[in-house]
Amino acid sequence: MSSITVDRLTKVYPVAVKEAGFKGTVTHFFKRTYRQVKAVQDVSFHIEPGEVVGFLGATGAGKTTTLKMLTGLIHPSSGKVTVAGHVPFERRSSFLQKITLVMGQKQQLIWDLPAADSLRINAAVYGISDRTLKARIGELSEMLSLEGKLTQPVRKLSLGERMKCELLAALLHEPQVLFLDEPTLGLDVNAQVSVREFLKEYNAQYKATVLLTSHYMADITALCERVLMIHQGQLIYDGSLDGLVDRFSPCREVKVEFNRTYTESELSAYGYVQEVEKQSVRFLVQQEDLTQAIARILAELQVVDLAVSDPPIEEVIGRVFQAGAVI
Ligand SMILES: Nc1ncnc2c1ncn2[C@@H]1O[C@H](COP(=O)(O)OP(=O)(O)OP(=O)(O)O)[C@@H](O)[C@H]1O
Repeated sequence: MSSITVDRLTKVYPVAVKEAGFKGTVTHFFKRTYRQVKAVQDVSFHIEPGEVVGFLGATGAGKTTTLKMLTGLIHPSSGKVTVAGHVPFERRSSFLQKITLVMGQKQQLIWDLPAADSLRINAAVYGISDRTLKARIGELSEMLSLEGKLTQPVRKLSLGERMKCELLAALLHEPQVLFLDEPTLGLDVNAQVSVREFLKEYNAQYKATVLLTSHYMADITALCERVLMIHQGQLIYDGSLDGLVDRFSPCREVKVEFNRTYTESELSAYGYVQEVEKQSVRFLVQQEDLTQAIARILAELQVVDLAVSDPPIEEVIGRVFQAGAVI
């Protein structure tokens, strides 16, 4: 059975419209008019137990709204969702025991207390015994390298340490399904890497299902083989990370090392010149022109070395977000 099933999920927010000025305010007071914002439209997908899936989309694409419906924080306008065999918005305690939601920009730990105290409160909420709590804290704090940090007030921890404590708190009840909304937001590069490594290890050890949003592509490439991409509320891609490049980038990157320098106007006859560094040049070439472009570069220029690769995933996704992808 799938861990998450989403079938034609839709969320429409009614947003009150008010005209500017005094007249608008008075009219708004007596007679409100609304416009409908379609935040999520007819989205369907399945996620199997143990999968780690990246959830991508530009700002305002509908990621958080989807996560809120999957965790039962808001009702869908239409469509069906099941998570770990439950209908999320019924908010049964047996459902809440099986899931967790971590939002990078929100914290659940109490600022002035040591994390250990907040963990005890969480344990009481989830009905975790003292013995299990001790074992679970021991296990997770070792995986997160948090020994000695749980007894300090949270406000005295670094941002990275705080995020790791947040993860510990969110995983205390051993949830099967993890919804992670920007878990590395604002962290420095080292802290990002250690959160990423922890999530990888956690998934391998506990076989948890993970749906992850992140603006840092390194999180997605390190953790997710499969990605979902949402654009203006609609799912425009569901497949492998590699397939995403094939689908949305009609170009390949050709890196050539020459044994002399060429001017940009000489080079531009062979493809879009992305970067020139002394005798080394990066071209972007349309997939259908690739064979011919390579043949011409090899025949007409003085080449020492040539390599073809996919363009970096960050560039591809950035272009999709900017341009507005077409299915
Ligand atoms: N409570 C709300 N009332 C009205 N409109 C909303 C509400 N919440 C979100 N929206 C709108 O729904 C759309 C999707 O928002 P959502 O927060 O789901 O996007 P997102 O992909 O999570 O963006 P971000 O990456 O910036 O968090 C946006 O147009 C947003 O303005």
